[in-house]
Amino acid sequence: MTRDDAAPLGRCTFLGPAGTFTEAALRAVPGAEQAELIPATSVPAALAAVRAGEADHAMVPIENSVEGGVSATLDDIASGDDLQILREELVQISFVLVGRPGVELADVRRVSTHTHAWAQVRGWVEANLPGVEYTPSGSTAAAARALADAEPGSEPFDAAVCAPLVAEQTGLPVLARAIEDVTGAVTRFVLVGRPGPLPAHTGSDKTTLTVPLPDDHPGALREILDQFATRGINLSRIESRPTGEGMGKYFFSIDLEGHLAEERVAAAMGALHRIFPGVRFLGSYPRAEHRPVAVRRHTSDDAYRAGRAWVDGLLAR
Ligand SMILES: O=C(O)C(=O)Cc1ccccc1
Repeated sequence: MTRDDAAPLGRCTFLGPAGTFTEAALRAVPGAEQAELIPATSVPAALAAVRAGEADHAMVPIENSVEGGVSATLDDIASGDDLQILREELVQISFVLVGRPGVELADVRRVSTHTHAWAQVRGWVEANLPGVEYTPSGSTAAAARALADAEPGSEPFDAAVCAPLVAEQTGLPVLARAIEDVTGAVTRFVLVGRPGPLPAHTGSDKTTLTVPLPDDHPGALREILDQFATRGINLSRIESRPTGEGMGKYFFSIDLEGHLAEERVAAAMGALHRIFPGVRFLGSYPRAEHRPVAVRRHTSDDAYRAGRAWVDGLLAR
């Protein structure tokens, strides 16, 4: 069974509050206008709401073209009750610096924003605000709203790094625009639900999985990679993350090009499960770029079926 593309989003939670890049990603999903949007204060809180059935879906950031994987998301979806990625969205990221009313750029001593935003403006900050004090916040919009909602004179910091939209929504003065160190940076967001039917195979799909590394398995990484290499499967992301269960305990978080409904992907997943029973399937879903996945002739579905038919014929002699 495949998931109905027009299935309603229902109650949809996201890394909030209003005005985050995550909200922009969610609003890009068809049907978002009909959904009930529920802001969450963190990625784990958003995913917990889906696991508990308080929300039907969650939109969360997963990967950044400058900073790499978003650990809060990669780690949370890798443990606890299974979740399933249904779709991805790419959002172009540009940051502004907003200040508390009356502050000038030259007076800014304390800045707050999300850690991923901070990492993307460090060069600009060093050049323009050397020695500034940084306070991490739950999201870019949370930092700006803390500034906007504070009693005048008792703001927790002088400025926040956020999306241009939040500057408009809060009316906070913009002290600098386009302060990102890398222009054209993109963040990838994923729409997550509870396990269910997979989105239909489109020919331009991605599959996400995690594989915990057993302690007593020399060559484990090589064996994981072999499963993909021999079946002509391209990986678009592979990261090792600590499991949190002790020094040296790691899992791999992997995105591969292809859909579980394709023979070569199903065969690779089945083989991984034989070798590493802790492998976790986190979803097959259409790629945001819609670039078709290149499949070499000998690893196509037709080639797999022909190979099996040949063996079946031998056995039936
Ligand atoms: O804080 C936000 O607005 C988010 O949605 C997370 C984030 C932060 C920085 C870049 C991309 C996403």
